[in-house]
Amino acid sequence: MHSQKHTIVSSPGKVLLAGGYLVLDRSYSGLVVATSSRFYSSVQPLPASSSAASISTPQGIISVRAGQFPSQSSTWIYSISIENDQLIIKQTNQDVVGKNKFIYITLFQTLALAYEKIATTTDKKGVDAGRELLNRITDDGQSAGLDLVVLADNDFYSQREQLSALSLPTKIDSLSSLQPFTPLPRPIPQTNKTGLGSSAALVTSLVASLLSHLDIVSLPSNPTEANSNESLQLVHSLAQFAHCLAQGKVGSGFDVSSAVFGTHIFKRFSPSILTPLMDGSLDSIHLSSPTLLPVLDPSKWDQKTTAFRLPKGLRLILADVDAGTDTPSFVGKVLAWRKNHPEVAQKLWDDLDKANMQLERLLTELVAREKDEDYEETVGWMGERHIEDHKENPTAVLLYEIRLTLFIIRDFQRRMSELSGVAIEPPEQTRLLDACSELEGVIGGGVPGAGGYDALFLLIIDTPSVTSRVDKLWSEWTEMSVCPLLARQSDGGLKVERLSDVKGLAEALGS
Ligand SMILES: Nc1ncnc2c1ncn2[C@@H]1O[C@H](COP(=O)(O)OP(=O)(O)OP(=O)(O)O)[C@@H](O)[C@H]1O
Ligand SMILES: C[C@@](O)(CCOP(=O)(O)O)CC(=O)O
Repeated sequence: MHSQKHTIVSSPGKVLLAGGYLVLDRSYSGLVVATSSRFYSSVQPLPASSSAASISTPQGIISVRAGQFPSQSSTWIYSISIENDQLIIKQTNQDVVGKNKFIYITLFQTLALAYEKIATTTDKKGVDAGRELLNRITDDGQSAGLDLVVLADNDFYSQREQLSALSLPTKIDSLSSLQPFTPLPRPIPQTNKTGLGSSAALVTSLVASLLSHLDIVSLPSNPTEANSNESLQLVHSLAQFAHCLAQGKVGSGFDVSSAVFGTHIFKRFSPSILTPLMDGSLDSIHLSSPTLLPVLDPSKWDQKTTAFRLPKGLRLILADVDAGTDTPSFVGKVLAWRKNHPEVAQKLWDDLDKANMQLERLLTELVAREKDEDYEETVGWMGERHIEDHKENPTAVLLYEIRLTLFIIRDFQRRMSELSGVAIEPPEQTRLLDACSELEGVIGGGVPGAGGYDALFLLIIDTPSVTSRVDKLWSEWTEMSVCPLLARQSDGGLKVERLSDVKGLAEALGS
């Protein structure tokens, strides 16, 4: 009998509300909010009769398909075999589909870590532990290997073309009428992303689903255990490592951190932790003493994730902006300017950090007000009013102060733009954000993460009339094309899913 084990893990997308650039430095923290839009990785046994399995006769096959993309150009097949004291992972169809660096590196490092875990926690050592890993991949020879499918919620990729093909306007209601995991016509490199962090959510959900399917970790079913859970911590350090390696640089890692832990106040890990691993071989895995575990052991990691969430009754709303201008990589330029102007930069970084932390404090104070008798009523009432005009009670005052702080953060970001010559909040975005901030029920907004022309966030009172005012302004905006995303804030991080609980997933997987 074939085992029908099916593991599905999802990871949320991210929005860095405050702390762009600052979070690259461990002296500063940022506010990262996870989104309701998620990235799913599904792992099942690969039937011996499948076409992927017939390609050659290695000891195991792992097939990874990007489910919503054209399958001929978006399925990467890898053979896994043991030769002497090495585990060899080779892509068998590179000449047809090319490489997917993020998938290959994640697979390679996850199998390397799985091997090390088996070799250190069971009685199997060396090549025997490698054989045990292969047995787990092939379900003791009953299957050809593993069949992985990755699927992202529609928000991760621009849906402009899909809406226009259906003659639908770029509005929130139109997005809800698109089928889940809408098929996209072109391969991934020719598809526009929206900035939710597809690669971090992909890598994180892949690492977690594979480690869980191979019985290397046991993921918590209760998300409240998340921060202290040893398995999640290990998924986190491995996903950070694989993501850095695939990106070719060590970023702050806030995207992977929120893909694992959800919304939080983020302080990065020391980049030097990963130095010993960054030049390792990506050809084969030596079936000998562990090299990853000593570095990825959660006790060696110093990132900090502090609990934080947005207050009830508020909604984070996002837009994908298309200004016809590519946002080039800003990080190098901003950091070079900081290095060349240490004194001015220090003051600006400290002032901006003060404003960022003030935003965190005010939002947390508003969370504490949720139990006030008049909280819900005040918040709802403010949805029909200009936030700056009302200071009737502590809740209204807090909303006003949050608005002021969002404006102060934007002022500092524009100063950063002017001084460094990098368009973090370009004038086109200033005009759009200012217009949105004039609407009743809009608290304020900003450019997330590194900024630029590509995206925008607003904090609004969560009522249908505020959302529809924003939706209308965006759809009528002419200076840039503004397309809403469906996502809202969500607290949760990595999640083990049941197939029947995720709308459209069974259909997208063809099960
Ligand atoms: N659905 C997918 N299936 C397989 N690989 C994917 C998928 N989505 C993204 N990727 C991988 O992630 C890479 C994009 O990563 P990159 O770091 O350039 O973008 P990103 O910063 O994650 O983008 P964004 O934040 O806009 O989503 C792709 O080239 C591909 O290798
Ligand atoms: C500029 C930076 O601080 C944030 C980049 O955020 P985003 O990818 O634009 O969402 C870089 C980083 O933290 O890795």
